[in-house]
Amino acid sequence: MMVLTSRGFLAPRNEDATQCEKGVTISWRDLSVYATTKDNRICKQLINNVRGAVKSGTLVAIMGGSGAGKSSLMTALAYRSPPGVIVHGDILVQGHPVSPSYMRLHTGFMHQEDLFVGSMTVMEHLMFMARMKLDRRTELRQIRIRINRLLQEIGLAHRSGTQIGTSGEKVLSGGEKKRLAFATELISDPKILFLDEPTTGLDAHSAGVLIAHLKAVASQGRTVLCTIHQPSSSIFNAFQQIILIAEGRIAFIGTGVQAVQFFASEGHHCPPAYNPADFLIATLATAPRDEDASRRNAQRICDAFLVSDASKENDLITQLELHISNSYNVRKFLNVLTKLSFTLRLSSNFIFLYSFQWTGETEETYKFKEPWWWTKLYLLINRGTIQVIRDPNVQLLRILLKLCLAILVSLCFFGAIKLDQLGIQAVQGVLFILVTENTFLPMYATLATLPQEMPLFLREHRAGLYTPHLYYLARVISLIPGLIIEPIIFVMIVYWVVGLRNSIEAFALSVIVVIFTMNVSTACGCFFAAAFDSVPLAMAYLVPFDYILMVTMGPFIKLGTLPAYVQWVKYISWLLHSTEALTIVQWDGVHNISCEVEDPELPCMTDGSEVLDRYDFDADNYWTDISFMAVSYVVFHCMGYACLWNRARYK
Ligand SMILES: Nc1ncnc2c1ncn2[C@@H]1O[C@H](COP(=O)(O)OP(=O)(O)OP(=O)(O)O)[C@@H](O)[C@H]1O
Repeated sequence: MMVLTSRGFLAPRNEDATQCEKGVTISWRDLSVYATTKDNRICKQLINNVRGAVKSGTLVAIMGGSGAGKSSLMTALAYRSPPGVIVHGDILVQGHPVSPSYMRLHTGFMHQEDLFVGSMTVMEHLMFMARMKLDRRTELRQIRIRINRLLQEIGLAHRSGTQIGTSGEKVLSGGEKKRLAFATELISDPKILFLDEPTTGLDAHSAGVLIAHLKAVASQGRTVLCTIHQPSSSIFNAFQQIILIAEGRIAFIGTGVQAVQFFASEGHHCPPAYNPADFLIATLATAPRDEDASRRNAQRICDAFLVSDASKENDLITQLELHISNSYNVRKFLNVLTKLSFTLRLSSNFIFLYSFQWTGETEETYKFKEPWWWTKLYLLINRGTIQVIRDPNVQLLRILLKLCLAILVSLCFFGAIKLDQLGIQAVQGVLFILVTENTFLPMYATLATLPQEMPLFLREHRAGLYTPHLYYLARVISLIPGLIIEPIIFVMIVYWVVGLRNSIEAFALSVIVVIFTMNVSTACGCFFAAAFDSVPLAMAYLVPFDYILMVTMGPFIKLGTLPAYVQWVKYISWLLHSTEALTIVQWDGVHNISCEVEDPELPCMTDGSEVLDRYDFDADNYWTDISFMAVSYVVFHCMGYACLWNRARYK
């Protein structure tokens, strides 16, 4: 019989598949979590040598006062502790020690803040996530069926075509976004689901709806753990198990009713008609005016729990899991032995040779297969393109701005281009605008977009969805169409309205230069955006860098007269190379430039080569300039990628 496995691939029903359907028990022993300083020294113990277990099909609330260690415990169990946090101890699933990659593959983790690409629709988002997360052998038809079923289950079927919206726009409500985040984690059918404060920011009704969904998911056999802040009585009662944390220690594990009874046995009686959740948290919380006494009280409760029946019950579950795991391993080994068929073969010349042959189907046959890298790249490019096309700030406004600027520039220089001395000045003015307009605007626009996406990138990268190089490559590719269309529009208007050199070849060569200029500028923006944590910091370095590039781009100072200590700038300045290439296109081979005033005292350039000489430009350098810009483009992107990779490693 065929079943849909946890990662979407159809596999024959076998023991593992059945186990997955049933869900898994997670247990932990001697678990400690430490925060470290930048030089890797332990600075704080966040979780102090705790143990516990949660059986499959259970909805669990991790509760405690603020700073008690709820998130630290949950992220440690999920193998998703942030960098700089060290976890010691055993985390077991079905009694087996598990690896981070196992946890990444078989568990879902819903973060407290929702991060989405707001311009995508609910369906597009789930499709993206499903294709990123599911086995590559899963058919698109199966994915669609799964998404539609999921949307029905979480009550978002009628919103499937709606754009998610960014934090500023209210397209999906807060509750709907939470449910979408929940569906995103459910899409890969995880065995264990971790949720960090899923009800925060929701009204009582939406919180109730979400918890009802969690309960339904747990009832299907999944293990669901969530940290929660001050749940209402009805939400508290929905949890089948609660884990109370105080000062990094476990104060209780069991049902809500058992917790209230245990606290009563320790002399803390919950008043009638009082929300038990509030009572339990308040009993363990540190009172601001009496910190020492309340800390001692919490420690006393934690100590009492260690020797309580509830604690022993938990230890029993862990022991049982270990036992089952060991016997499972023995059974598996015996299975292997029976499936080995030893074949004796008689060699013609020699004695008996024996060989053994594997006849059974291994688990590996049905091992999860990640989507191909090119599928991931395609999905990322597609998402990037949707962002670019649908984000009016990025696309429409920029094109409109470009059109307005092009018309403005054209009006200013209209009729000024003539083959005389004033005409030379006007041409160089237009070229200056062609270069700078296609440098600074795209560069600063890029500077703002990458930091905005950084939290989403870091989260998805840490969840194992894709690597930094795929993300960076996709980002670059999805920008390219805009970076070709925009300069073409700008040059087309300015070039013909102003009346630059009247030849198709000169126009085409100018367009090539401006396209390269804009792409190098964007690459430079990507590098600065990836190198610095914030836009203001990146600007602080970029602005002086731009000034140096601009001052040394040609029109302001003759390059040969540059002081020796800034001579090197010409080797990195694409503005200079862009200006040189455009100037060559306009003046190479031009003769008979007239002098308005017949005064031998006044300088007069009658030939294009003299114009080029004036700026120290070389008529043979056009393709050198283009090559230089192409190299700059690659170098800036390589540096940008290296910075992004570095941030992905340490953040
Ligand atoms: N990386 C870290 N470095 C230093 N201290 C940390 C680090 N992470 C957490 N802490 C501290 O450890 C304690 C527990 O943090 P944790 O986030 O687990 O608490 P919490 O119970 O989830 O709190 P809250 O409900 O307020 O989010 C807090 O005092 C917190 O300041």
